[in-house]
Amino acid sequence: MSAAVQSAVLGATGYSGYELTKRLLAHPSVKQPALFRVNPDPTQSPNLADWYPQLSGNGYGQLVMDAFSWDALKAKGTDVIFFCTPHEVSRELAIEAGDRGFRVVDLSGAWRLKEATNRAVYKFEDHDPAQAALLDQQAVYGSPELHKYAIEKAELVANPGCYATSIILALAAWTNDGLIDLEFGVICDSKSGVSGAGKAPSPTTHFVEVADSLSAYSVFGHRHTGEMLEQLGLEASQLQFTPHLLPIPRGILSTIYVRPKTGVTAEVLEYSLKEFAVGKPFVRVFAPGKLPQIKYSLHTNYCDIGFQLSPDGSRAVLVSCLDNLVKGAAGQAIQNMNLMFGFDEREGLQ
Ligand SMILES: NC(=O)C1=CN([C@@H]2O[C@H](COP(=O)(O)OP(=O)(O)OC[C@H]3O[C@@H](n4cnc5c(N)ncnc54)[C@H](OP(=O)(O)O)[C@@H]3O)[C@@H](O)[C@H]2O)C=CC1
Ligand SMILES: CC(=O)N[C@@H](CCC(=O)OP(=O)(O)O)C(=O)O
Repeated sequence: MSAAVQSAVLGATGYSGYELTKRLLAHPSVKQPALFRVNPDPTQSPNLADWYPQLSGNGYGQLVMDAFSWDALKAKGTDVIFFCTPHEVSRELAIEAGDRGFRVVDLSGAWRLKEATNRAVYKFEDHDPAQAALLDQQAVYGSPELHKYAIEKAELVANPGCYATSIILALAAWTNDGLIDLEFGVICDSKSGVSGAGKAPSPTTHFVEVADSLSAYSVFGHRHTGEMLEQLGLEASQLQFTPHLLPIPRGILSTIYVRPKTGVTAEVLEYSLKEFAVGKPFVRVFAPGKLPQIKYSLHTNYCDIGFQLSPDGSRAVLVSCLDNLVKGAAGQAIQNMNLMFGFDEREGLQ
């Protein structure tokens, strides 16, 4: 598509919505995004630049958030809506958006899972279960590295979870190439900055609880586990995922422990990762022995991957890093939009 695309953002006041809006404003092939809030509080400024003064200046003018309505979206000539909203809100609105012919990139977990058993963790109460079930199957998991061609044609793209992205991109090469002995299981240990929990502080995420500490949570029950299993084609018994809350604002580091099959060498493992990264501009594979750190990918759309093999070849440790608000949310969403509208995958992201 050569004409500039009109995007709309619902949830721009949140962390991922802000990161998305900032990038859409600078994107060379899209018009200034239309911004909406559901039931805006009249005592609060409708100008997003008053919420995020980082957005003031730059010739953008007032970044007015209008009250959300389907008519207002249509009046703006919207081609694609980004939902940066809680799962339950996205679950409801995406169905209506589809009925009205809008293409959607949903940043929530509402549409990521194909298996009902994995989706159960969300406890969705669908008004029209049959229609929701249909959309569950039509939605495309928005990992450009895995589903590029389906994303290009998709009406509803389910942007992946941040932890899930860091694990799936690190493991996909080795699981696809059959290099891991799955009988021994795969252990995924991730650490995330606190912005992953959104802008509203909770008793477990406010400053005093998080600062100078490190804690594990959602052991045996984190909702991203289903995404990892479905996208990597693994059984629940083969993967253990444990997230941790790190006292920094943003960034994820995942450490993944696997047993390579007998005879698999470091050269084979490295070749597999490098082959996987070919044609994937946001996957960076590090040289042998060099491991990613959170600071290398902060504020970028990269997922960095590195590994080390034990001297006897019996254990390999993968390390991946990304920015949860960029490759883990807003950046990946823009990458998906680029594919949906025929732009270079990298536009607006470098
Ligand atoms: N933070 C992260 O690292 C990641 C987040 N995500 C997902 O992206 C989505 C947004 O997350 P995040 O930016 O962190 O969240 P925030 O809590 O920072 O922001 C939530 C946004 O949703 C809006 N909102 C809240 N309730 C409603 C409602 N009932 N109807 C309409 N809008 C509502 C808020 O608007 P208002 O200000 O008007 O209340 C706000 O703009 C979530 O689904 C999250 O799971 C995905 C990957 C990573
Ligand atoms: C640190 C933190 O709390 N992280 C979030 C995951 C953020 C994410 O990817 O969001 P989705 O909710 O869209 O899956 C969590 O564990 O719930």
